[in-house]
Amino acid sequence: MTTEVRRPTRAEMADYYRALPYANGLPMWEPAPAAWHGGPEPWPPPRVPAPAEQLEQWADTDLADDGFHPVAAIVDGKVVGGSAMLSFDITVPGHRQLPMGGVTATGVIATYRRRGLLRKLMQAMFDEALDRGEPLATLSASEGSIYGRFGYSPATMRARWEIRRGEAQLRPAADDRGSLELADAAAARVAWPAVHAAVRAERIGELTPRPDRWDGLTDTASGTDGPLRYLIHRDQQGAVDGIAHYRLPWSPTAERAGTLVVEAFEATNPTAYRALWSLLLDFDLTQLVVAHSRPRDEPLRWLLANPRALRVTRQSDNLWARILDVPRALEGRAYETPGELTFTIEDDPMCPANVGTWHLVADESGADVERTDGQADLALDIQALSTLFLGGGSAHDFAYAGRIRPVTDDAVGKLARMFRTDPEPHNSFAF
Ligand SMILES: CC(=O)SCCNC(=O)CCNC(=O)[C@H](O)C(C)(C)COP(=O)(O)OP(=O)(O)OC[C@H]1O[C@@H](n2cnc3c(N)ncnc32)[C@H](O)[C@@H]1OP(=O)(O)O
Repeated sequence: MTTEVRRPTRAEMADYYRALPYANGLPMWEPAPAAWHGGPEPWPPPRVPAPAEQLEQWADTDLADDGFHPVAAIVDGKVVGGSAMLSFDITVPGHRQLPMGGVTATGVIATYRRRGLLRKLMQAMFDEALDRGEPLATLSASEGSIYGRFGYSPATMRARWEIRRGEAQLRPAADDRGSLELADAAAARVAWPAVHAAVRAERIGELTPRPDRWDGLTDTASGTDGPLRYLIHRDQQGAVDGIAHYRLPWSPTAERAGTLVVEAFEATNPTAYRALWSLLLDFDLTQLVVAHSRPRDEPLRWLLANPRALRVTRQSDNLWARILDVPRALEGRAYETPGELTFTIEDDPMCPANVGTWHLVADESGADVERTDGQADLALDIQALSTLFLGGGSAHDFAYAGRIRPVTDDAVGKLARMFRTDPEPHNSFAF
């Protein structure tokens, strides 16, 4: 039996897609409690396999994209697994842009699983990312038990929350001199990229969008969910500074009838943020607003006269991060609290250059990271460092879990103060 792991040829692309759950109509995610799905139905609509013409069209589009890096597992000449990295920039502390490889659709067909093919695919993608100069890998995990072994760890979180319309009074604020506008998909496709570009410059964890990120927005209804609807906010000068898209799905039960589901929401400033939520929370003939994939530290809570009215119904990990190159990643961000720290990474078989003791000297302008033979302040695993890297997570919690082992006094406190960011990192879309 021969096993190859390499970039698929154009002729192999249809079989490459067929190895991936999303092209096969197979589940792509662990069974999500109904609470994750925004709408009143327990599940999104069923999936179906993509037709052959669709696979060919994807192949043409994907292979024309310099930022798409597919890798296939080929056993005895047959494509049985695949994955791909997408080159993005991610906003890191200090509001800098760091190149990263985002792992997207991944699958090994059922009869070839548990024989190490994903590990080989992942290793190949790590090596290629390092060659491209991407010191960080990220992904969204279909199951929480798979990716820790490859060095990934949750780095951003997301929350789903609900607010009953009757409880949604906002605290008083100055009049908004801007304006709100109901928009169609064509307008939304223009507005989103501009708003997102401004938002991601400020929000740690946000990503550069792929070119097709907004192309698929339509005005067409989807099943009982109804069409996506778009709401735009403009500032006093008429420039778009916020946008939401939402649905008003039909519900089979009286309890969930009148639900407004906010599928996406971005605003570049507090005025636009408040104005958009004001309308969405007081939409005639609705009784409940549901938003999902929102930051845990949603400012809306502090706009409400009754902060408890915003009820988080689920929270979960969102983006998982994996530092591939410790010095380049840590030198790629800034540190609000200046400091020096010496730390040891004891074990990293997939990225062995990370192993060793590192001396970090950091401040608001950046950092220097060098190998040292000196005494470490602490030892930690690559997963813990990958979570803390974007400024989320708690160094104290990792220490409590035995994942950070302090050697010197206050080492964990120093690590926490140097790495943490406020607000916590968040990414508004997956890939
Ligand atoms: C980023 C994303 O795209 S998330 C989507 C991932 N895709 C899916 O979930 C689709 C359905 N699942 C699959 O296609 C496959 O099971 C994959 C891709 C998840 C794993 O592929 P495999 O080739 O079986 O993985 P591989 O044999 O390399 O396993 C590597 C290790 O992970 C473990 N592992 C793999 N899948 C799972 C799983 N679902 N649950 C728990 N452990 C797992 C293996 O036991 C193995 O452990 P070891 O290192 O201790 O030996």
